[in-house]
Amino acid sequence: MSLDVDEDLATEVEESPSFAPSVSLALLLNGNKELLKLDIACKEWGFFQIVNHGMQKELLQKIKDAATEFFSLPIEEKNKYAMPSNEIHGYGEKTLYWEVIEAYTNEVRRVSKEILSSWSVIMWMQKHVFPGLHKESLEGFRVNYYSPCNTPEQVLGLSPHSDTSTITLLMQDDVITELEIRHQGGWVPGIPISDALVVNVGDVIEILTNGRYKSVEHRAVTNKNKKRLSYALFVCPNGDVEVEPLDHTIDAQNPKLYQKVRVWRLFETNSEGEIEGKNTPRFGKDRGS
Ligand SMILES: O=C(O)CCC(=O)C(=O)O
Ligand SMILES: [Fe+2]
Repeated sequence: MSLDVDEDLATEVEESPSFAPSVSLALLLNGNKELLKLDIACKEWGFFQIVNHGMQKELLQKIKDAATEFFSLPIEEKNKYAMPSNEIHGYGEKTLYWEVIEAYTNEVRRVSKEILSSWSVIMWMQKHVFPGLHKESLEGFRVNYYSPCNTPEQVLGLSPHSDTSTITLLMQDDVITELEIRHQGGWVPGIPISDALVVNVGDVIEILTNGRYKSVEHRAVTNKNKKRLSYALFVCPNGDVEVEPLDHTIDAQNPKLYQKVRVWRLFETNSEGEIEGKNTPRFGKDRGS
């Protein structure tokens, strides 16, 4: 269940980037070579940066302006929109700036669907299979705000984790990034490409693909001088959907690695904190959960 290997391209993708490789959405829509690039990026890095995604610069700027405006409000004002402590959304999303959030997330959703279709094709399935699992999707949109920190060597902005999603699409400031991803045992700092979205494989895809794509741990460090904002859309199947490795990902060389699990359970266990960083080992084939 894989595309033919093009050794030159594989080497280019593995060796050239010092951070997640770039993948063009425009090329993805019409081409085998870009699909292969996507496949290698997901296998080797679990991350890639999507370019030529067709999202308007003005829209990207609008959401950045709205978030900057919101975070500069006095704390008492922001607290009016705070969510309960067991929520993942932070300040309430259905309140302020709803129009711009909707316009932005609609566009990111479009991009996510194209990537899900491409993953289906890469795995020799009909285009609609992965998007079909997300007909009723669970989505979360989160803006992360990291204030400057006097002791960045001692303080993390976000501790190491993988995402309980199928796919996460993150927009960040162009100039600075404190996103670091686990790669070959170390932490690799991001190199942002202007207006690209950083996309990562979530736990759901790791399970569905039987570990062919891995949801890679990542973290955010802090910066001594500058604040930073990042904008993440998490896309996941509905909580009632059960996920397990797809039949054709299992064979004699690739035994089934994960049990069947309901998406809600992934969320529940993620907050239990038993396994540092990654959640999927909890659902290993031979582990009770
Ligand atoms: O801010 C970042 O760069 C990372 C954000 C992230 O990993 C998350 O929100 O799950
Ligand atoms: Fe994350």
